[in-house]
Amino acid sequence: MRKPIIAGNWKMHMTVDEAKAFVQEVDGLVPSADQVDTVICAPFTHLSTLTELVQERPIAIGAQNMYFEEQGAFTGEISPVMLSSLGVTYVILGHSERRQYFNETDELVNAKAKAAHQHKLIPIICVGENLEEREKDETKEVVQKQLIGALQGLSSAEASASVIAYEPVWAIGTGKSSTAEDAGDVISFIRSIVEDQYDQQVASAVRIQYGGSVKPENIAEYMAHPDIDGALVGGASLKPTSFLQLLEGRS
Ligand SMILES: O=C[C@H](O)COP(=O)(O)O
Repeated sequence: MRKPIIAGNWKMHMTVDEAKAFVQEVDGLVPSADQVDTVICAPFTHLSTLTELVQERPIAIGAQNMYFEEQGAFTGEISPVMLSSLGVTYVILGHSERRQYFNETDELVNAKAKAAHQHKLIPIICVGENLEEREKDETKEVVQKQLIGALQGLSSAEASASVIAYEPVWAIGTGKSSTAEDAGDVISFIRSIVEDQYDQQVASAVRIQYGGSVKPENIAEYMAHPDIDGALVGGASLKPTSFLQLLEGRS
C-alpha cells in the first residue's frame, strides 16, 4: 500500500514572511504523517526558515531544483549537500518550466536524480508532454523517453524511493486539467515502464503523482484512480485554506 503524497510547488511565489505566515496558519491542521506525506517545495531563500519552522510537524520541505555537484565554482547553483544539511528532504527535478526556460535535458535530470539519492534527498522527477506532442499523439513516447532518461543507472532501491510526477505541460497553470481517466492511463503506463526497467516490486513501490491544475474541487477524482498516489500542485497550494483542502481530498 503506497502512502499518498501531496506536494505544493510554490514556484517563484511568496516572501519569507508570507511563507512563515502560511506555515503558522496550517500548523496543527495538517494530517499526521502516517496518513499522507505533506510536502512544501519552496524557493531556496525560504528553505532554512521553513525547515526550522516545521520541526516536529508532519510537513516536509522540498526544493524546486538543485545542481548535481557537491560544491565548486558553479555560480548561482545550489548543491544537494547544502539542501540536506538544512533538513530539506525532497527536491523537484526536471519540472517542465526548468526544461522549457532553463534547457534542462534528460541527462541533466538523471545526474541530479543520482546526486539527490546520494545525499538522501527524495527526487520528485517530473515528466510530461506539451500540447503539440499531445496533439500528435506522442504523449507516451515523450513520457517514456523522459522517464527512462531520468532513471538511467538508478538502483532498484533508489527507483523505488523516487517520486514521479506526471505533469502534462498544457495543463499547468491553465485551468485545463487532464481528466482523471486520461491522467490515470498515462500514469499506469509510467508504472509499466518502471516495471520493464526494473521489476514488479519496484513498480508497485514507486509513487506517481499527477500535476496540472489540481484544485480542492478535483483532487479526489485523481486520487480515486488506483495508480495515482498524489498530486504536485502549483497555484492551489499557495493559500493555506486551499492547501489544507487538498490534503483533505487526498483519498
Ligand atoms: O508543479 C506543479 C505544476 O506545475 C502544476 O501547477 P498548477 O497546479 O498551477 O497547474
